[in-house]
Amino acid sequence: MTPVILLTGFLGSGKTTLLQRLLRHPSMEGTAVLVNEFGEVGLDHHLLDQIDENVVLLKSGCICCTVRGEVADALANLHSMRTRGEISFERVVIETTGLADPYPVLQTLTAHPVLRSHFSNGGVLTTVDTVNADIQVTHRAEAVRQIAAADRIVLTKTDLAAPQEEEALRQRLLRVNPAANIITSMSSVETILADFGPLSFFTSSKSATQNHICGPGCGHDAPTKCDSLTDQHRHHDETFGVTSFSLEIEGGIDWTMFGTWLTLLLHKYGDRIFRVKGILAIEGEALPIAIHGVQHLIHAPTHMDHWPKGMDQSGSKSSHLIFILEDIEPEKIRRSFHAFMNVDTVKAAAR
Ligand SMILES: Nc1nc2c(ncn2[C@@H]2O[C@H](COP(=O)(O)OP(=O)(O)OP(=O)(O)O)[C@@H](O)[C@H]2O)c(=O)[nH]1
Repeated sequence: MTPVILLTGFLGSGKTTLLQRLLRHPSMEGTAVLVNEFGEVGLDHHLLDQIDENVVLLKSGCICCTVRGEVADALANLHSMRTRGEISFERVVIETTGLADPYPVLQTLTAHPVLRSHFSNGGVLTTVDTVNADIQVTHRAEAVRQIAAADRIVLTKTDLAAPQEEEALRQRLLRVNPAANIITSMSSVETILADFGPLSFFTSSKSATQNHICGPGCGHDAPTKCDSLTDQHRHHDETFGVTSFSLEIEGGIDWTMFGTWLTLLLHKYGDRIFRVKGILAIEGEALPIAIHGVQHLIHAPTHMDHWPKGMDQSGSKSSHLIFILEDIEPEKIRRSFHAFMNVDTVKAAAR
């Protein structure tokens, strides 16, 4: 499977600037990039060979393609060219337009009858303009969806913002998407790409606990400790009804029951579940299973070969689930989980 990294972010937030840096890095050799226009990326001086009207080979060993129409068609075209031996690549980066909703592209990767067998979600990288994001997030649903979809957020233009502005923005972004790992564009390319993928929240060196946002400016109380479902914590950003919350369940859970519950949940509420990610301790299994889904779709679960740091302390295993929801009361999901999975009573977490 060829991983596809989605590079998204609001208009002028620095996607192209970041893409140019990424493409210059040796570790990105062998990347095929999908953009709207060659010109936008300013690649002229990198151009090596025009393969066809929409595809050029770059000096860096990368391929650049323009998307005329559907992203799915552009990906299918790349795949066919590779099958015919005309080009080779080992990963794809798609730079969306600044007003794009990233979810349809993610769905294409999992739902398209042909593409789903050849391409996988390699993670969503979202650029956020530190100077302008507050107003964009307040007024533009696309900006919120781009942040909600992110596995990693790259704050740009931090050089133009005061440290307290940056900190306030970080808190706001984490209220929309507590699973996102936030770094600045000052970071090295190695840092930007380190452990990057749909589960980077769980697997990056920054553990879930470190990334947790309770603290000054959070505006929430500490999560309530419960008997079995130990930690249910939610964050709500007033904008566009986007809420995120997490569940931590002590001990192993029944995989079949969980699969049925999640299928039913997504069937009913998939349109409004932007993201679900989790690392699950399964009854009878020594190692965890990672799941991640986008709206109605659940990607194939992955058997992990180790427990992420800090999640298997002193042998007491627990499952972690994170949801990013639009206009759904988290309590509904918590109650349904509780009833279906037959776990002990849970107190609602204080907000
Ligand atoms: N000072 C500063 N300027 C930046 C930074 N990142 C990007 N810029 C500038 O912001 C402007 C927009 O950057 P682009 O990379 O074109 O942004 P984009 O998201 O690709 O823009 P669209 O494709 O129009 O949505 C350019 O003038 C960049 O030089 C940054 O970290 N600091």
